[in-house]
Amino acid sequence: MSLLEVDKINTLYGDSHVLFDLSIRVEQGEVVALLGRNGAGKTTTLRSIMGVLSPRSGHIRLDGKSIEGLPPSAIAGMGVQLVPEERAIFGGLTVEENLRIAALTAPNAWSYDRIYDVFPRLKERRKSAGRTLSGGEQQMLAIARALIRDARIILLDEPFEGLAPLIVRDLVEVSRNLAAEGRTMIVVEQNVAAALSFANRVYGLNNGHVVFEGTPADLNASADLMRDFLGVGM
Ligand SMILES: Nc1ncnc2c1ncn2[C@@H]1O[C@H](COP(=O)(O)OP(=O)(O)OP(=O)(O)O)[C@@H](O)[C@H]1O
Repeated sequence: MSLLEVDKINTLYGDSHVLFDLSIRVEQGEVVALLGRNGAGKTTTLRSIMGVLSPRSGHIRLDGKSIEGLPPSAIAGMGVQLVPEERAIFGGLTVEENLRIAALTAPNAWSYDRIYDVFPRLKERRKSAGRTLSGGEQQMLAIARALIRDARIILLDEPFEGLAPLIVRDLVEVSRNLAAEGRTMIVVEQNVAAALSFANRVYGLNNGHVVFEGTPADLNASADLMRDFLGVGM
C-alpha cells in the first residue's frame, strides 16, 4: 500500500475544471516531483491533497484511508505538511518563535537542535525576525516548520522560486540529505534540473492530466517530453 494515493481526482474552481481523473501515488521514503508548465495543475494537486480544495470526485488516501473532504487542519494533523510557494512565515516573530508555533500542536515535535543540525544558518538567525531573513533563509524556515512537526510527507511548492543559484544549490543539498534519510516529499518545481537532482520518480502534468510517469533518467532521455510538456531545451 502506498503512503499517499491520489486516485482519479477531478478538481474545479467554480465551473472551471482543472484536474481531470488525476492519479499519483507516493511510496514511503520516496521523493516525487510534479513537473509541468505554468497552469498545468501542480499547485491545484497539492491544494487538493491538503484539503484546501475538495475534489468533485475521486479519492485521496493516506495509509489506505480516504482523506478527501477533510479540513486542512485534520490532514495536517495526520502528518501532511504543505510548504506553500509564498512561504507564509510570521515576519514579526523570530525564527525560534516561528518554529515554536509550528511545534505547538505536534505530538512528536523535533527539538530545535535537531532542526539546527539540518539548517545551521537558522541557528545563527534564531533571534532574528522573520521579515529580516533573506529569501533563502525564509525558505529554510518554511521547510523547518514542516520538519519540526515530524511531517510524514512534505509538499514543497516551488521551493527554489526566486532564489539565487548558490542558494538553490544549498537547498538542493539539504533536500538531497532529507531524501537520503528517507523523508517522503512531493516537490513541485519549475527548475526541472534541480527537482530531478533529488527526485526518485516524476509525474509530468499537462492541462490537468498526467502525461508522464517515470524516473528522472527516463525523463532526461526524452527530449520530446522535456520540450512538449515542460518547455525545457527550447
Ligand atoms: N483560485 C483560482 N481560481 C480559478 N482558477 C484558478 C485558481 N488557481 C488556479 N487556477 C487555474 O487552474 C489552472 C491550474 O493552476 P495551478 O496553479 O494548479 O497550476 P500550476 O501547474 O501550479 O502552475 P503555476 O506554476 O503557474 O503555479 C490554471 O489554469 C489556473 O489559471
